[in-house]
Formats: sequence, structure tokens, C-alpha cells
Amino acid sequence: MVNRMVADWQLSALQWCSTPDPADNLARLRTLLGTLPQHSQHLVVLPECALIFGGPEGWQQRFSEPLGQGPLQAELAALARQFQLYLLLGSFPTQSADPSRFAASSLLFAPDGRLLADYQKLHLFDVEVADRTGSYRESDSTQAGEKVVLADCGGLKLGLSICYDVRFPAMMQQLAALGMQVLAVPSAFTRVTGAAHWHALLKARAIETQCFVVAPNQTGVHANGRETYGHSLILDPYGRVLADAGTEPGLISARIDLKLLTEVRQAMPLQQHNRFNCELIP
Ligand SMILES: O=C(O)CNC(=O)[C@H](CS)NC(=O)CCC(=O)C(=O)O
Repeated sequence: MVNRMVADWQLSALQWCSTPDPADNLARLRTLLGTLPQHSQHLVVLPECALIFGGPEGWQQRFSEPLGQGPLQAELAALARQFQLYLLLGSFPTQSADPSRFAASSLLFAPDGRLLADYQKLHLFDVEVADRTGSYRESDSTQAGEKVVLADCGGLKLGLSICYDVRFPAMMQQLAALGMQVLAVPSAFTRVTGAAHWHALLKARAIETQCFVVAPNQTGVHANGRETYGHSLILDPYGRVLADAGTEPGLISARIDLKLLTEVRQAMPLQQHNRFNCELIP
């Protein structure tokens, strides 16, 4: 039996139109955090590139920091402490082995400010899209990660992924096989591909993994003309929408009961029935 207190969590996803200026985005973040409902076990997830987005080429690299060090990561740790919550910074540029490229790192801070987990984006968005940007070449600036990360978020088993990763179900299957309960998909999904695929992809991942999904997205027109789709989502393990943020900046929250996972998985034991369980990446 799952202890009631441990099973009861609050998930929140923050959505706004990030600018290239970290100070500007931090101010927005602080205001939004101040309006959140209170909960003793609260995970707040920020979109991909929440602190720095839409700058000219090479802009993010200027703000990159060594993993776990530097002033911007310290600001995030301080906010997690101040508001007493688990804070997942969707992605942040951390220094990689290649000095010309950064790693797109998801960083999970605990309510005491400790960096609990980090994940480097595995799938890079080198894609043609029929929008005003046209061609996306994420690998020009970003070094891809090498491993799947299931974080222990105060007892909650949290699968870390970023944006384009959501299109690779084998990754989410690995996280599910490792014991994932909640999948985080912080994103900067484009308006065009978002309108086509966002809800369908996230619902499919929730249904297939039988997990809750929290997916904050960027929204609006950014300084470099890039357009993002909004519609930050929180889903339950049936794929039902618990909250959809629409296209305006703001936040969504949902209370979740992890006992629902047991119920869903007992009724339909997908993990046990799966004939394609693959070799796990350790
Ligand atoms: O490069 C940056 O500045 C920040 N990174 C992003 O915005 C990334 C890579 S360009 N965006 C995505 O992965 C969108 C995926 C997407 O929209 C889809 O899969 O359809």
C-alpha cells in the first residue's frame, strides 16, 4: 500500500513567452511562483529554455555555466528554497566537453536548494518546419546527451525528457521499465508542429507508459520571430487532460494521487504484457 501523504502530489506547469534576457525571465518566474497554490509535495516544471530564449545565434552559449555552478543556477536553487518546492528548470545551457557547444540540461532542484538530478537532451531538433524560421539546427549549438535519467524527486519517480524527445517512444518505454510515475516534457514546441502533433504525442506517451505527464510549453512570438504553441498540459495515466493552459502566459496545476497508477496498471498490465521489453540503458 502506498502511504497517503506520499501518494498525494501537486503538479504545476508554468507557461510564458521567454525573452533572450535571463533577468527578465527570472522576474516573470518569480511573479508566477508567488501565485501558485500551496502544497507540501509540489513539483513545478518550467518550459525548455525558460531563462534564455529567442536570441540571435550563439546567444545561449554566452550564458552557459558549469553543471551545478554559476549565478543563474544559484538563482533557481534560491527560488526552490524560498517557495519550498521541487523546481524543474526545463532546460538550461550547461558546459559540455565540446567548448563550442553546450548541453541542454534539465535541472531538478529540491526545496532545500540542492541539485537533485540533471538530464542532457538526447534528441536534437534538426528539422525543416513550414514556419517563418523554416530550418531548425539545434545540433549546431548543442551537444546531445548520452543517457536516460529517472530522477528521485522526494520519492516520486520522475522521468526527464525535453521537447523533441517526446517523438521517441522507445525512450519513454525505457523510463517506464525503470519505474517512472510522472513524465516531464518541458518544451519549446513550434506553433506549426504543435498544432499538428502536441496533444496527440503527449496523450500517447501517457497512455503507453501509464504515467502522469507534465508538459509546460513556451507560447507566443519570440524576439527572433520564432513562434511557439503554448497549450502546456497535465495528463493522467489514462491520457485524460487534467489541465490545458491555452495560449496565454500563466500556470496550470493539478492534484494527483499516485494510487491511480496502481489501479490503471492492475486493470491493464502493459509492462507485463509487453513482448518488446528492450535492453535498459543503465
Ligand atoms: O534552440 C533553442 O533555442 C532551444 N531549443 C528548442 O527550441 C528546441 C530545439 S530548436 N525545440 C524543439 O525541440 C522543438 C520540437 C518541436 O517543435 C517538434 O518536435 O515538433
